[in-house]
Amino acid sequence: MTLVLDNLTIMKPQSCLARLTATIAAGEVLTIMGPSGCGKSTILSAIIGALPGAFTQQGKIWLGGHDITALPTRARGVGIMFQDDILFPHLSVGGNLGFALPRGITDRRGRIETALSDAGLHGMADRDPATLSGGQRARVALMRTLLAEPAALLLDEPFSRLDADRRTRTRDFVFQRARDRKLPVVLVTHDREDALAAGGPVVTVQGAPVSL
Ligand SMILES: Nc1ncnc2c1ncn2[C@@H]1O[C@H](COP(=O)(O)OP(=O)(O)OP(=O)(O)O)[C@@H](O)[C@H]1O
Repeated sequence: MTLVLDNLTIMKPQSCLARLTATIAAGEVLTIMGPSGCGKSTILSAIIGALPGAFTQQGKIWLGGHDITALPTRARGVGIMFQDDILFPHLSVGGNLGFALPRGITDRRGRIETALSDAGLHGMADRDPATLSGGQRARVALMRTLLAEPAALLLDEPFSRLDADRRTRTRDFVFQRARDRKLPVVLVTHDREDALAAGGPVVTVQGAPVSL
């Protein structure tokens, strides 16, 4: 599927925070960079349909040829992964993954085991998330996002807490899964290496307030 951001404009009262037009093909990663506070995370909030009340938006968001601009979050088919992706601490690793599975799916345990193996976490379903490394937690968080079967993937600095080695491996893992599933991806990062590894177009959001 292709994700299209058509003049997506985020506004604060009396001013424009950020404006973006982009077409992200299936399996492609669009990287958004820009100074702190310029509105990168807020753009992602708009794409998932969770724009904070302090902002308004204009423009359109299309996914797979459908206008999703006015749809509620759960109907958009957009998955998101954050820097501080919190796994539910009161659930096991498997419980965290099961939480994301759509209702009506049978063989839930099998799906969870397959996802864990795919992420190199075979046999860890019953582990407490607190006992995992940062890289392992990041991969569980990604599998949780993917198990919900999104049609597009948004990544908000998901690698920034990982050390260099884990960062590279986790990043490659995430991009490979996105390519396998032909998901359009929007990555927000401060890291030029992330942008290079993403291998797609890079846009810089300036965030300088512009009078409308
Ligand atoms: N819920 C909110 N209510 C009011 N203002 C907000 C809210 N969320 C963010 N902002 C403000 O909107 C601006 C953009 O924030 P945003 O988090 O999108 O920036 P960012 O580019 O992702 O920054 P960083 O790189 O530091 O994560 C900032 O000035 C921020 O303080």
